[in-house]
Amino acid sequence: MTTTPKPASQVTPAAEGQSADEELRFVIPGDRRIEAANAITSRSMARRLPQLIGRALALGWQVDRAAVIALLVVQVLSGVLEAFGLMATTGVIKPLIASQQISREQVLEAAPSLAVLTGAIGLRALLGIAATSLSSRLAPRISREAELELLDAATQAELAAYDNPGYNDRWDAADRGVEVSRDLLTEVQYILAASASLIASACVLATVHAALLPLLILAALPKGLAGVRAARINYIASLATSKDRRLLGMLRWYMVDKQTADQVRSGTMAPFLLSKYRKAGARIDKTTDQATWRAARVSLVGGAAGGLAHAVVWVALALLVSAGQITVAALGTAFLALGRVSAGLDGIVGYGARLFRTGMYLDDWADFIDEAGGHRINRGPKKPTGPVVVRAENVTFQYPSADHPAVSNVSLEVRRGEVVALVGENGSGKTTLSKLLSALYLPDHGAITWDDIDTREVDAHAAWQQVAVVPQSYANWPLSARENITLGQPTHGGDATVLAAAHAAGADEVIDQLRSGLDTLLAKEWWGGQELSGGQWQRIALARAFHRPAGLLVLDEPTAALDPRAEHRIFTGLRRLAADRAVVLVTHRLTNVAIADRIVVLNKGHVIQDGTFDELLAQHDGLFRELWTLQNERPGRIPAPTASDETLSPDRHALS
Ligand SMILES: Nc1ncnc2c1ncn2[C@@H]1O[C@H](COP(=O)(O)OP(=O)(O)OP(=O)(O)O)[C@@H](O)[C@H]1O
Repeated sequence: MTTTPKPASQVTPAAEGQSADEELRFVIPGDRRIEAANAITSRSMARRLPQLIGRALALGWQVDRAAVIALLVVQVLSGVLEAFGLMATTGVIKPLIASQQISREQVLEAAPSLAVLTGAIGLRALLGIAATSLSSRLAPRISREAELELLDAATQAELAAYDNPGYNDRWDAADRGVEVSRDLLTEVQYILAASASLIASACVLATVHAALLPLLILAALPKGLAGVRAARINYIASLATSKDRRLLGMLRWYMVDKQTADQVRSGTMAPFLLSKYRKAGARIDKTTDQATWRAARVSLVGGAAGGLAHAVVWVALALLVSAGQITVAALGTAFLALGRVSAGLDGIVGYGARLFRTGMYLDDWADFIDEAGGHRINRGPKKPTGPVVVRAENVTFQYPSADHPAVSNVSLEVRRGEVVALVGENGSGKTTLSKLLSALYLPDHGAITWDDIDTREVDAHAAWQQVAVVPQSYANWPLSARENITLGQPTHGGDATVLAAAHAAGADEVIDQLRSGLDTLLAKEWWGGQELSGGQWQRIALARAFHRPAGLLVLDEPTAALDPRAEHRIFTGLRRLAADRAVVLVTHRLTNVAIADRIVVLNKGHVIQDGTFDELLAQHDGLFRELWTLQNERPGRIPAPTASDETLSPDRHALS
């Protein structure tokens, strides 16, 4: 039986035997928060809260001890005043209800208690303001301290840390921890205030009648339990939607950022991206609605049970009054105390749930600091000078997430005064090897040595001062043109040295066009800066490397964005720069490697060829020759020259 093939537009992926496109979603490897959230119970919250309060106070202690002490004193005082106020209530009510009509004497009798009550209320209000001010003073400081600790851990970690699966995501989560750390103390402060109020009211109730306290706990329990449950439902929902919320943020960025704005338009992508946005938004709404409904049901049941339990307390109170166990005045006090206890409990549960959530994010922060701390740069004490010989000895390096080494058993040498070019197809290991040579990575096996010193034993920061790198993707620092070249490092020779480096890189022409020369801020226009083109930025990046008094110069595709004139200038000047530097050049433009003293050809992490330009070109079955031919043989182009052709390497002959 034959079937008519479907037009391509009607072929479903399944019919084609393909899977559907992978859905874009934010993945947090090893995310344990959902699991942890499911484990939230009233008991686990009760256990965790004191730890978190302790943690907040400890962080506060680090930044401002006096403010922490003052905050605690204020809260204790506030609680004591609350108790006094409630006790005074009995003193006020008692004389006033002694008879049908209130006499002057009765008012006078109530006056001292009234004064205490008024004073307590006023003072508590003042203490409340003091507590809020203290926590407002502490909160940003705590957050900054947390951020500084995080930045310190992140910037002091080995570069290799970034290659661990999920490192960046854990950084994001930790960053969120810093964000919420600002709320930490406010939440703790509210919990302390609610606890002080609750304890004071409970003590007063206990003095009214011993039986009231257990009754109160009974009354408070249903609402408290329902509160914890509702908080858990909301927290789980917020975690479940967090990935989609991240997705929304990312889509928003892609839709409106200047970098992508032209492509969103030319690719007519806005409706497509908006539909993705709506889809993720609808998922969030669905989860949130379900959670809101469930939390409302739980709160309703809790509220009803709490109402019943309160009725039991009121019946008990009525029985106590009728049995003469407590006075009607004390009943008034009990009434107020019950209200305070209920409010206190609400505060503890509500802010407790928020503090619990903050605590989870803080765990991410603490975990990241531990993880980055585990990668802290700590190699050795030796402080190298600019290397004369940089050597790779049987070096193997594998990225943690990869299933095969990026660089495998590589040996090579580059000496001061030499240019060594690394050549090979995409993914062959050139960039990785250049990072190993410049001591940014340490090999898994074998050794990189600088003048016979293993890079594992050198002080990394001192070593990097001897390296100048132009990476494939270089930073466009939002700094002045001068700082973009000096990178804030001390310069000998002042602007003359800066301009000399700029001249060597062709960046002098860029600087000449800037509104204030070297002083011009090179940032986005909304930061008050002047913007450069891609090639102009690359010239600045080259000037940066040429300006650095480094013994090892690593250039990774240094002219990819340059026009032919600028590129020519770089390569004609490179030999002069190499006179007192060891130069490693990574490039796909094989015409440019003609200036190198030696060319090392990599394939799947292995060195497969090593020699001069002419030697490699003469190897007819070698990869270098094949790549050279492919690069030079294009339809309509002049045929590739042969190895013996004098015009083969014009730069080489011109430069040598
Ligand atoms: N951070 C990383 N984590 C995991 N694997 C990586 C990482 N960086 C590179 N790799 C892998 O290591 C191998 C070598 O990459 P490298 O960037 O060194 O190649 P390259 O020769 O410089 O490539 P290109 O010519 O495309 O710049 C590739 O297979 C690449 O997928």
